[in-house]
Amino acid sequence: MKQPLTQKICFLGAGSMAEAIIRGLIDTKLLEPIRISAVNRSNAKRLQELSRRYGITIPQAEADKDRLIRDADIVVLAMKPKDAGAALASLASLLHNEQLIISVIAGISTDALMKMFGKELPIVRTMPNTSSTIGLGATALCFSKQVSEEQRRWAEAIFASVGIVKIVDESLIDAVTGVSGSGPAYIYYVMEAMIEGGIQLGLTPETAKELTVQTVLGAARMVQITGEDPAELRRKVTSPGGTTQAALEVMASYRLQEAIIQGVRRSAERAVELGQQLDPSRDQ
Ligand SMILES: NC(=O)C1=CN([C@@H]2O[C@H](COP(=O)(O)OP(=O)(O)OC[C@H]3O[C@@H](n4cnc5c(N)ncnc54)[C@H](O)[C@@H]3O)[C@@H](O)[C@H]2O)C=CC1
Ligand SMILES: O=C(O)[C@@H]1CCC=N1
Repeated sequence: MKQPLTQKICFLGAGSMAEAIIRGLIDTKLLEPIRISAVNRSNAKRLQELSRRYGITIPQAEADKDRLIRDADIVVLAMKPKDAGAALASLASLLHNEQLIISVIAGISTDALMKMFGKELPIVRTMPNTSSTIGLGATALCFSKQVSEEQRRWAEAIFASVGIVKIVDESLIDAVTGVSGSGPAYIYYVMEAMIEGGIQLGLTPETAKELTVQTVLGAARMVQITGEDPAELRRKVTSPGGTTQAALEVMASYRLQEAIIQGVRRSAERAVELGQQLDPSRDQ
């Protein structure tokens, strides 16, 4: 097991991504719940739910909120891009350069974050995904030049505890968003369709779901364990003139692969748009 971290970490924004990471950190024992806190703009009920579920610290009063942020060694920005502008401006006075800032926000560059804070801080920009909840996340990281070696190790340890980590150049983070940040939703979308197809053919919803889940799990593990390309594994399923070929021909006629490629590209493009909407330098 990895050495547990002793730093204090505060999540700003207590939504699905924050919960996925919090749960992963606790389940893998990388951080004790007592070292984890979460604050939200509103919705005290949501914070209480997280506190009950994971034993993490939440503010009891408005003043606590500022203290939790100021005292944290690591501050994770986990609000929606549309809320980031207002949130980050009000945060600036609480943050100091001994803290590591980790952003999971899609589209917002480290430069834009620094402009919003009005100061240079060590920032790790990340693109995780919700599979971090069960330790199967896929996260890309990039670092601003202010991030120390030790802080890099903290960030890598946090995301390695909830899945795989890839270090990429910041120019590629939006591409990662298109592939693995939004990616789980594409797979769920395909699964929904497989289940529906099974139901239309008379399977019960439960049986269609169980068969679909095991099929997706098995297919992903086959790629991982055999090391073979998905295209090669697909060929092995596809007997000439058989059922799979017939199915794939119909899917190709609907241009399924092209639709997915264009979806990946659009997600990355949308990340850029979200960042541009918030980049303070655009007003100059
Ligand atoms: N959900 C996902 O699969 C992924 C999300 N992300 C990024 O994670 C971020 C959060 O996404 P979700 O968790 O899905 O959103 P969400 O809507 O579930 O959670 C966002 C939370 O931020 C809170 N919030 C809003 N303004 C705030 C403020 N001023 N101070 C503190 N908290 C504030 C909201 O109350 C809400 O609880 C987004 O920036 C998104 O781009 C990144 C990778 C994957
Ligand atoms: O949909 C979104 O904007 C976020 C970023 C990646 C996954 N969810």
